[in-house]
Amino acid sequence: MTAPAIDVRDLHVHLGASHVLRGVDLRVDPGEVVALLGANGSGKSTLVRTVVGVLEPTRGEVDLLGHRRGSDVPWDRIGYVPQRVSAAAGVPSTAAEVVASGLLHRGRLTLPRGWRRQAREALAQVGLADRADDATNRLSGGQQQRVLIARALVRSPEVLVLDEPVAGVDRPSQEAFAATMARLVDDGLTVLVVLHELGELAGLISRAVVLRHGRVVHDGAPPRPHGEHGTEGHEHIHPHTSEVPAVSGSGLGLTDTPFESEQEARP
Ligand SMILES: Nc1ncnc2c1ncn2[C@@H]1O[C@H](COP(=O)(O)OP(=O)(O)OP(=O)(O)O)[C@@H](O)[C@H]1O
Repeated sequence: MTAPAIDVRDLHVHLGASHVLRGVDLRVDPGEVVALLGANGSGKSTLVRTVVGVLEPTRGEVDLLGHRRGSDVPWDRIGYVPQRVSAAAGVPSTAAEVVASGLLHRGRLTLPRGWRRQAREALAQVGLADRADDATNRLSGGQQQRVLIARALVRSPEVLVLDEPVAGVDRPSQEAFAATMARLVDDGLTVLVVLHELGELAGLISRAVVLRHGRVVHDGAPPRPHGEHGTEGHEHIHPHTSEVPAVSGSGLGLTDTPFESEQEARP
């Protein structure tokens, strides 16, 4: 029997004084595309950041590709696109250099031979083949987000975890992203994606998990759009107001993860 790609059991996470995740169970099987939905502050980012090893659970277990988090997770088979970071943060870099950093992970601190070709191929997957040598600060926000997706794809992951990959991204980048995802999912990629709107990805989603106040309140078919937003072309599935005010930055120590620098770059 194949192990689940992601298997979270009875997960509790505290951030500061807040009990953010309160007994979350989440299973993603190989080849599934699972959307993680919920109002602002419901705990979506906290869940995916704990899954990829950026945050520590207070209680509960996280297994990735059959490996218990905290032991020998094969991070090179897992890609992560964090929320709201700029690809242009930090030192000046070209798009290809940012993408190549995705080839580094725990235990590998030098770029492999052929990294330029790999970076270009990953950029081609997100429609940016011709921008490889451009400084990232010359790219639009949407293009920078595509660079970060290419950085996750460059290691040819089996599992891709994305935190609101198209939030605030221009239409051409959303469409390019959806086309890339469709191709990768067709090739068997497993996806856990935090979304506010199903949007262009609606046709790819096999299951939706909805969080509310740190608990799973729905695990099954994606919810249908409703109310005044239930019109063609507008798949709005979250309340407009935050249930809980957002606090940016984790303020926590970072352990057991190849993804530290992404969190440091978080505004
Ligand atoms: N470092 C922190 N310290 C204390 N509380 C935090 C911290 N980071 C986040 N929180 C709180 O944890 C809760 C969940 O936040 P999280 O970012 O996981 O929610 P979310 O569902 O991803 O929201 P959004 O849709 O706004 O991104 C919120 O109440 C938030 O204020």
